Amino acid sequence: MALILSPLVYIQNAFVCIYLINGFTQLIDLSTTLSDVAGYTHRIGELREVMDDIIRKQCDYDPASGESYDFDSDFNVHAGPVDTAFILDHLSYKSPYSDQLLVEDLSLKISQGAHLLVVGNTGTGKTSLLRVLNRLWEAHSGFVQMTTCFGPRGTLFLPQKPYMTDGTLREQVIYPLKDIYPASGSVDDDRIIQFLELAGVSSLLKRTGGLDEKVDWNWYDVLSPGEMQRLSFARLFYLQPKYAVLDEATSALTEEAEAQLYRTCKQLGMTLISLGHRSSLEKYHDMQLKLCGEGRWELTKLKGTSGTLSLRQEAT
Ligand SMILES: Nc1ncnc2c1ncn2[C@@H]1O[C@H](COP(=O)(O)OP(=O)(O)OP(=O)(O)O)[C@@H](O)[C@H]1O
Repeated sequence: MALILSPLVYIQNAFVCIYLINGFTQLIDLSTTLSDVAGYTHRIGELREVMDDIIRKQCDYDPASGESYDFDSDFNVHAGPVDTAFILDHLSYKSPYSDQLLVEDLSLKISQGAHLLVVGNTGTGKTSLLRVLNRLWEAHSGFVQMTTCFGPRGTLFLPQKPYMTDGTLREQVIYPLKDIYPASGSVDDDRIIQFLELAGVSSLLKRTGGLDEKVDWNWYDVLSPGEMQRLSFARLFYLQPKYAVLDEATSALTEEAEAQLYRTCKQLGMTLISLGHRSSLEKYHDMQLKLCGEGRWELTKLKGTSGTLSLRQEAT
């Protein structure tokens, strides 16, 4: 007996087939996403291992110990004289993919109160010097030591393009202290607002609706490069490290804005190590290290500065 299927059954079968195909397609897409996530997780894991290793080397701090990072400890007890941040002794360095030395035989001690400006043409190795100081790159020869730790009371680095968290305005300013920040968020509202004003970004309070209002935007998308740089200075004022390393940190700002920010840093007692191209930066520093390329460099005292400098030049 021939089985006659009604058109309704055909339609139902077709629907189930389409539904199944759609389900399998989604599964395949998911597996692709999952393998992407696995890749990212692996890379983040590797990054964290490298960063933990750097912290361990520099601070005798072992993140695997389970102990929390003590931002209030005196970082200077780990090594070197208490008023010194960096010691460079006959240091030579190059980029990992080149045989050409960027800097050869540089000896220098960067101490509290002696503001240093590092200048040089593009590609002469200014940012690379920071990579070597951070131990991100190995020195080719010689000795380099960062005798303070990262963070408040130690050294903070401000890059040209600041890192923005995806949190509230308060979290932008207090970064990276979120995890150890007191639960009652209001204790230092006045300080934060004052530093936002000093950095020239108090308008952000109105834009966000307050320090703790959640925002649904990506900070990188809505802030101009100048606003991002100003906000990172508000962060610097809030954290008040002993040493601030500013890598073209005012490149998107006018000279007037730069003057205001540098003055505030100095009033807050920070020792500045700046990298930049602008001659307007000279007046805020005591010494200038000029990288001339092919390993050559010059260290000079800048005009109008006091003679009580702790920087020392051992090789010329
Ligand atoms: N991650 C990297 N890997 C390999 N080589 C690099 C890397 N970063 C920079 N370099 C190379 O090292 C050299 C010095 O670069 P660096 O960024 O220190 O220059 P710079 O003086 O800071 O320049 P700029 O004024 O443009 O910022 C350049 O030739 C650059 O191509």
